[in-house]
Amino acid sequence: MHVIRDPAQFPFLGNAVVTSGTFDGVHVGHQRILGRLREVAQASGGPSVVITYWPHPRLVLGPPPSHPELLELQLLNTLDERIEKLAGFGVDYLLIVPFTREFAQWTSEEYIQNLLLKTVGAKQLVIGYDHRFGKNREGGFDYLSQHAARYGLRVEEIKREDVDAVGVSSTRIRQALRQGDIATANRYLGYHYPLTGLVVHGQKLGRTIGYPTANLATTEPLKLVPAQGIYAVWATTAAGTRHRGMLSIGVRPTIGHDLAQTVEVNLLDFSGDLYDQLLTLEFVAWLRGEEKYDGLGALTAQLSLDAQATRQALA
Ligand SMILES: Cc1cc2nc3c(=O)[nH]c(=O)nc-3n(C[C@H](O)[C@H](O)[C@H](O)COP(=O)(O)O)c2cc1C
Ligand SMILES: Nc1ncnc2c1ncn2[C@@H]1O[C@H](COP(=O)(O)OP(=O)(O)O)[C@@H](O)[C@H]1O
Repeated sequence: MHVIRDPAQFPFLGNAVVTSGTFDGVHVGHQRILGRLREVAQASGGPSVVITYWPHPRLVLGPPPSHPELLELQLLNTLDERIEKLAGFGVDYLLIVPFTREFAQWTSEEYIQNLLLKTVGAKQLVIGYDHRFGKNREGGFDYLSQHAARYGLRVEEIKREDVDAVGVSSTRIRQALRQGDIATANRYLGYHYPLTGLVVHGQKLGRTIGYPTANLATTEPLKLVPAQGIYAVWATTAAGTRHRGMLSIGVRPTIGHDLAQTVEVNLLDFSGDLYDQLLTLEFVAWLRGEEKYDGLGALTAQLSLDAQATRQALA
């Protein structure tokens, strides 16, 4: 997949089959659209193109007036994760349009003329039923189909029934993750929820109880960190090796009061130095809530049970 982050650098294609959207999560609903995009591209012999936006439009424009509670934007994917997922679904070109206030002011006409026709060279569009574009989200499928002939574009809409059949939305996935409901989130995503962080230094207590834990500092401030609790995860090191891990997201009530939340993982069957490396987690299962134990002995006994539960969950 060719990744182009500046529209001015996009190689005009002429026969492109295009879809666009924010695609946060690249979930199974998005995957339907991408599947259809690939089919249409193969049938027409043209390259498939996804146009996406960064930063997330809501970060630039604020929450919709009808939903002020959405002010606290949290994302399912970092930009790197989105790129990796889109590449995995067979997209030929990814154009990442820098989303600015100025860009948000483009009319539907300007969006089609400047971006779809002059920059990308679109011949066909494949769009989700609720896709909007242009200033104030004025453009949609109806606008496109009315004007398509004038633009020399063919437009295909992915029907609401097709996308909704899977019952998925980015919002539902966020809700599930905020409740620690990994099973639902993963089912809607069609893959394990990922989280990448840099391994930083903690209190060096873990090693003294036989369970060293790599403490993660997440790299994307907007990335959604699931609910506090204990999880079974797969952890991939910078060297590319994958290990079973038991992860704790919490405030460690057993060892102190008012501690900051940490994200820390003990890798089963591993020993080595992970400091200052990137570690990528895949959430597989929720194991339990965080508890306050009566001392480190009781916590250590529980960690041994967590290790067993982790092996079962990852078997
Ligand atoms: C799988 C796992 C489960 C944990 N569960 C709890 C818990 O229920 N309650 C708690 O207070 N701390 C829990 N912890 C956090 C430990 O207190 C923490 O790993 C220990 O304080 C080591 O901290 P350090 O990395 O700063 O040295 C858990 C840690 C792991 C890896
Ligand atoms: N099996 C393991 N799981 C996690 N980290 C490990 C493991 N073995 C060694 N380490 C190393 O030990 C560090 C964690 O040890 P710990 O005593 O908990 O210190 P800290 O409080 O700095 O996290 C990790 O950052 C990593 O470099």
